[in-house]
Amino acid sequence: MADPAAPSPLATARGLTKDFRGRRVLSDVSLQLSPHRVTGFLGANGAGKTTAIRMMLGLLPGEGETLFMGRSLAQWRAPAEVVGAALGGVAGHPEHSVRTHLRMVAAGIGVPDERGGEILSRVGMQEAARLRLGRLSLGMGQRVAIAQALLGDPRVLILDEPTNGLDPHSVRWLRGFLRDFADGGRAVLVSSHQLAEMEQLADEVVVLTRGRVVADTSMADLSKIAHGRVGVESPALDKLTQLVEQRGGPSSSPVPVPPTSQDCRDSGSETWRPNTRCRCTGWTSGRPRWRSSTFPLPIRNTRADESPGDQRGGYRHP
Ligand SMILES: Nc1ncnc2c1ncn2[C@@H]1O[C@H](COP(=O)(O)OP(=O)(O)OP(=O)(O)O)[C@@H](O)[C@H]1O
Repeated sequence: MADPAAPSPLATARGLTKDFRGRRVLSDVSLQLSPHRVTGFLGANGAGKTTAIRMMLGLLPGEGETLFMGRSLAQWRAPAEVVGAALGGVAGHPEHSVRTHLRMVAAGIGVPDERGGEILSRVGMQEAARLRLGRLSLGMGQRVAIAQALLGDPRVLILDEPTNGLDPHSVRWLRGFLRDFADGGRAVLVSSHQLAEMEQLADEVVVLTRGRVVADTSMADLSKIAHGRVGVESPALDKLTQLVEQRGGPSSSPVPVPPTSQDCRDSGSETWRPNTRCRCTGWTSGRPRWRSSTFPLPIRNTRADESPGDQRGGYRHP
């Protein structure tokens, strides 16, 4: 149930669904952007983040709707005051200077000329005002695109992969900038395919996998899950794995719990000896079958997060 004390969202997307040439790339995606919060939009390449963002902004047709403070963007008299977006760098004439470009955009949305200069200072790019767009580095282009998104002084800021091409110093700058922006009672949506980056930037996170929302939670909660391990026991591990994959979960093979000498002895003919390890050779009724291996210890484990000599290591299903 919604928390009655929670402030109303500044943007609400509901049921976004999109097919490209008969292939579904977005299925019933819903999310909310709340004031004071930076919301991360996390997903692997091709998960559908850009498609969802473009639909939210009315740049791409499809099913579903997005309301900004209760109204569609088309119903706002000055949409640039409602939402500003930077979708993959600055798009303009390569021979135009940054200043000219921002002036042209400012004229288009009906804000005064001087606003460009003010905004450039705000994103730490005042010295780039005379540079031509075609000469900007990737990182500079990202900052100018953010400046452009801010020209209308929007309540909601949407940035698609803004850290592409940013060095660590600029990522820190972006974190501070988004924090300040949200602290002023505004909302941010920022997409990325990197969890570590999202952890630096976002308070909330919506995770997209193959066009579906698989998590919508606080960043702190997601980090706990992502950096911990979830152990699952099931009498039908193969079926469970299949279901997880069908629902868009990570592609995984069951990793049997490490065998003990007793497991090996119980499982059949092979005799467990010191300095040998058991190996999973198959599954019977959801339980691993163990076979003692001939490898001397230490054995290289199959899990990247364990040290080579770690005796707790399991073996992947062959
Ligand atoms: N115009 C288009 N025509 C056909 N397929 C498209 C089109 N745009 C996107 N797609 C497909 O839709 C899926 C989602 O793409 P999208 O760009 O939204 O993902 P993304 O999560 O933003 O990925 P990335 O991080 O790589 O930008 C991909 O399979 C992509 O190939």
